[in-house]
Amino acid sequence: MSNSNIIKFSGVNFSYGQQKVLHDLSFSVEKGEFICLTGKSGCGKSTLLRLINSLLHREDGEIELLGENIDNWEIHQLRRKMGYVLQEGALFPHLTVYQNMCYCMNLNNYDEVRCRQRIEELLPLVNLDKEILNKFPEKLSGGQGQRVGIVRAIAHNPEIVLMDEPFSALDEETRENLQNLVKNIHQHLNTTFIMVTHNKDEAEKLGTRIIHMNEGKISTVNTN
Ligand SMILES: Nc1ncnc2c1ncn2[C@@H]1O[C@H](COP(=O)(O)OP(=O)(O)OP(=O)(O)O)[C@@H](O)[C@H]1O
Repeated sequence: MSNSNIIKFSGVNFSYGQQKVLHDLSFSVEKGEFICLTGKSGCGKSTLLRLINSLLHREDGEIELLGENIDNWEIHQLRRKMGYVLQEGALFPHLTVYQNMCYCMNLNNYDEVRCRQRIEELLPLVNLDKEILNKFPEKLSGGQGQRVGIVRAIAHNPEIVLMDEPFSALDEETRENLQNLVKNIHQHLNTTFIMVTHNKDEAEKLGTRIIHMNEGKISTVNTN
């Protein structure tokens, strides 16, 4: 394995019950890449992200993450090194915006001062005002919720950020703003991103590489 490989799948298969979803999947991702994962609905994109985040377990084949076989990772330790942004933010409804934003930092033992500093740093990047911090998610617009979800996913400086159609429910202007924001974060932090998107323009704008899936296999790979 090249040292810069941060994710490596070799011959990975996965099924939900009798339904085979991923077929002998092999690919690798280098540190700092921005992978856009495209493909028809149901081809297995979200399943792939869930395998990387250990929410699901492969049937067979090998997965290496950050240079280590996935079986050697303690699951919480591994998840602390990742950020996960889902469609529509998926914020914790019982936590304030501030508490949501601090969630992954708390898991990484950031103290209160560091959390506050980091959030103050990130708020302008996502165009949010401090006034939003004490609100609960139900009071936010879709775009605000997505921004909070992005802050939560990146605040602890994860090695890998996984994003599952993060902007699909947003209006065009908000979508474009958040695309620019994520692009900016990628360029500044050199974090590795894997983003599922159905939007070809979005994939071309953000991806350093576009991986197209078809029926649980990788069909094409394009480098931007
Ligand atoms: N929890 C589950 N239990 C059983 N089958 C599932 C489950 N999750 C997904 N599937 C099935 O596995 C296949 C792949 O689903 P997956 O969500 O990975 O596809 P996707 O490419 O992300 O689709 P979309 O673009 O619509 O989000 C689909 O046929 C789906 O119905």
